[in-house]
Amino acid sequence: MNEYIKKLAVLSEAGSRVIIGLMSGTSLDGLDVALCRFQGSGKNTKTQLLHFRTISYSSAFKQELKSISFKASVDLEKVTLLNAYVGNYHAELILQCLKEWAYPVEQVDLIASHGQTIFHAPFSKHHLKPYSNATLQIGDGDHMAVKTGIITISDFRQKHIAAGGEGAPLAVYGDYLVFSDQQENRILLNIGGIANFTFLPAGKGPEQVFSTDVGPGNTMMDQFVQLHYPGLAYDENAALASAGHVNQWLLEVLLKEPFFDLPFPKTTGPELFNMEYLDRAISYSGQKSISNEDVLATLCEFTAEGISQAIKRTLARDQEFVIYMSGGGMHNPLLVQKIGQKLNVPLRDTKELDIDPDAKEAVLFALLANECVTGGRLDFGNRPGLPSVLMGKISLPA
Ligand SMILES: Nc1ncnc2c1ncn2[C@@H]1O[C@H](COP(=O)(O)OP(=O)(O)OP(=O)(O)O)[C@@H](O)[C@H]1O
Ligand SMILES: CC(=O)N[C@H]1[C@@H]2OC[C@@H](O2)[C@@H](O)[C@@H]1O[C@H](C)C(=O)O
Repeated sequence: MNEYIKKLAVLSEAGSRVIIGLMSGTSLDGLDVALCRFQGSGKNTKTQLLHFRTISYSSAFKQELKSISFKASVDLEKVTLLNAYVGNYHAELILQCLKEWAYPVEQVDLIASHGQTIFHAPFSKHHLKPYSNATLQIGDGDHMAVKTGIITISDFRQKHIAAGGEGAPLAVYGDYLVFSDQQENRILLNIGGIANFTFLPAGKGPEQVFSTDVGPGNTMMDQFVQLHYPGLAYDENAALASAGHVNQWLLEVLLKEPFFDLPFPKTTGPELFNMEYLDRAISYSGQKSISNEDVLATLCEFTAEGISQAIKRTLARDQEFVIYMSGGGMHNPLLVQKIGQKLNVPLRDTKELDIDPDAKEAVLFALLANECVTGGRLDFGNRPGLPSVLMGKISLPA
C-alpha cells in the first residue's frame, strides 16, 4: 500500500490532527497561514489555532497576479506558469512559517490550500449556455505536497460546483461547526474583497443555515485607491473616504445591479464589481466631475448598504441577532460605523468566540480538510446551492 494512503487512513481515525490552512483572497494582498489542531470531526470538532501569520505579497507579485485575475482575456502562458509557481511559492512560505514558529515539518499532518482565485464564473453572472457554474483557483497541490513532504488537500471549490453549488461561499461548512449556538442567532460577517455572511439561527441544524456573498467588501474601495492614489493599497482607516461626501445619485445607480436581488445563496467577485462597473455608474448618474474623496465616501456607503440590506433581508422582523465580523474590512472604521448604524446593532468580532478574525478563513480551509479525511459529512438538506459534500483533492508527496 502507498505509505501516504496508509497515513491518511491512520490520520482519519487519530485523536487529533495538525493541519495548516491557507487562504489568499480576492484582495491579492498576501497569504494567510493558520496552523491548527483539530480533535474530532463534525459537530464534535474542537479547533485550536496554534499559530497564525499573514505574509504580504511583494508589489511585483501582486501585479503579476492582477494581470491574470478577474478578466475574461488574459495571457494563458502566464496562467500556466503561475499555477505551478504559486503552488511552489505557497509551499516555501509554509516552510518559512514553520521555521519561525520552531514547529517541526514532520509534525504537520496536512496542508489545506485554497489557492488563488483568478476567475469566478457562476452561471448567474455569465449566462452562457451550455455552461454551468465554474471557478478557477491556481497554485497546484502536487507542487505543495512534493516541496513540503506534507499531504496536501486543495481545490475545494470544484466538488461544491460538481454537486450543484456555485463553488462559494464555503464558509457555512466551517462556521456551522465552530460558531453555531443554542441561544444566540448569529451572523458571521466576513468583509474581505467580497463580503459574505453565514446565518446561524439559534439551536437550528445544518438544514436551516446558509452562507452567501452579498456584494463588494473592500474590493471597489481598494481598486479605486490603487488606481487613483499610486503607492497606496487601500484607504487606511478610511482617511480619504471620511474627507468626502456621499453622492446620492451615484449611490442609487451603484445599487441598481440585479445581483442584489438574486436569492440566497449567491456568489460574486471582482469580475462584476470593478472599475468598469464604477465608470458605468458614474456615467449613468451624470456625476462626471465628482471628487475622488466623494467617490470613496460613496463606495463606502454602497458597500455598507449592500451588506446591511442583505442581512436585513435574512432576518425576521424584530428577530434579535448578534454580528461577529472577520476579514480586513472590519478594520475600516467608517465602513463598520455605517453598517452598525444601518442595522442598529453593536458589531462584535470572532475574537469573542475564540477565533482570530484575520485567521478565520484560513482556519475554515483547515477545517474542511479535517472533514475531508474524517468523513464527517453534514446534511444540509435538499437545498439549491448548498450540497452536502466533503470537499478537497488529495495530493501525495510521492
Ligand atoms: N486599517 C484599515 N483601514 C481600512 N481598511 C483596512 C484596514 N485594514 C485592512 N483593511 C481592508 O482589508 C483589506 C484586506 O482584507 P482581507 O485580507 O480580508 O481580504 P481577502 O483575504 O482578499 O478577502 P477575501 O478572500 O474574503 O476576498 C485591505 O485591502 C483593506 O481594504
Ligand atoms: C471564488 C472565491 O474565491 N470566493 C471567495 C471570495 O472571498 C470572499 C467571497 O469571495 C467568498 O465567496 C469566497 O471565499 C470564502 C472563504 C468562502 O468561500 O466562504
